[in-house]
Amino acid sequence: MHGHIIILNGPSSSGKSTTAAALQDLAAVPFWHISIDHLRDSGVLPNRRMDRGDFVWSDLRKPFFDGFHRSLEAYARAGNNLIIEHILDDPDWIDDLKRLLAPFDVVFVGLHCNVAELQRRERDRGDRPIGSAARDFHTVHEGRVYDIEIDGQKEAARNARLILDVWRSGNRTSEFSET
Ligand SMILES: Nc1ncnc2c1ncn2[C@@H]1O[C@H](COP(=O)(O)OP(=O)(O)OP(=O)(O)O)[C@@H](O)[C@H]1O
Repeated sequence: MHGHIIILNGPSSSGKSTTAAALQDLAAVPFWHISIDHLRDSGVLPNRRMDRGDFVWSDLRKPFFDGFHRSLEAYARAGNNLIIEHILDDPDWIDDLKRLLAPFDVVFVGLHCNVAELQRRERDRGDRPIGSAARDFHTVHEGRVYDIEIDGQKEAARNARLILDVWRSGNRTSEFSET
């Protein structure tokens, strides 16, 4: 079984990485877990130069995300199953992903969490800009049509089982299945 894709869309701190890890632990086939956090934290971007002000993120942002989205298609086309975590807060990104991932089976998952809990997690983690979770909360699910919506305050293994049930069922009702 190749090129299967699960997209987890939700605010910062809603539990995407935690859910992705639970999915990897439970799925019957191997899935990659892909996040832009991995690129950022691995030193792909010239962060030190950006911190010094030599380069401006707003100039790099569009080609960065274009390349990221195309890489997902390339990974899937090569036969890899992907769990993609994303914060789909730019209207162009959802269209890009629908176009690029049209050949593949996509399960689109909305991850919800109440705003007070998001803010608590953000404070506790201390590694995310304060306020980003609340900002995402108000925009990230706007207009989205999912295969399944889950509660990021419930146990991650339970949520992973619910997502895998949908994946195995083959029933697809999200906006990705309309293309
Ligand atoms: N189901 C859960 N119950 C309790 N705490 C959770 C749960 N899921 C995640 N958390 C906690 O919330 C914090 C954020 O989780 P996680 O990194 O999975 O979120 P994320 O959506 O991937 O965040 P980001 O988009 O900022 O990378 C972590 O400290 C994690 O331990």
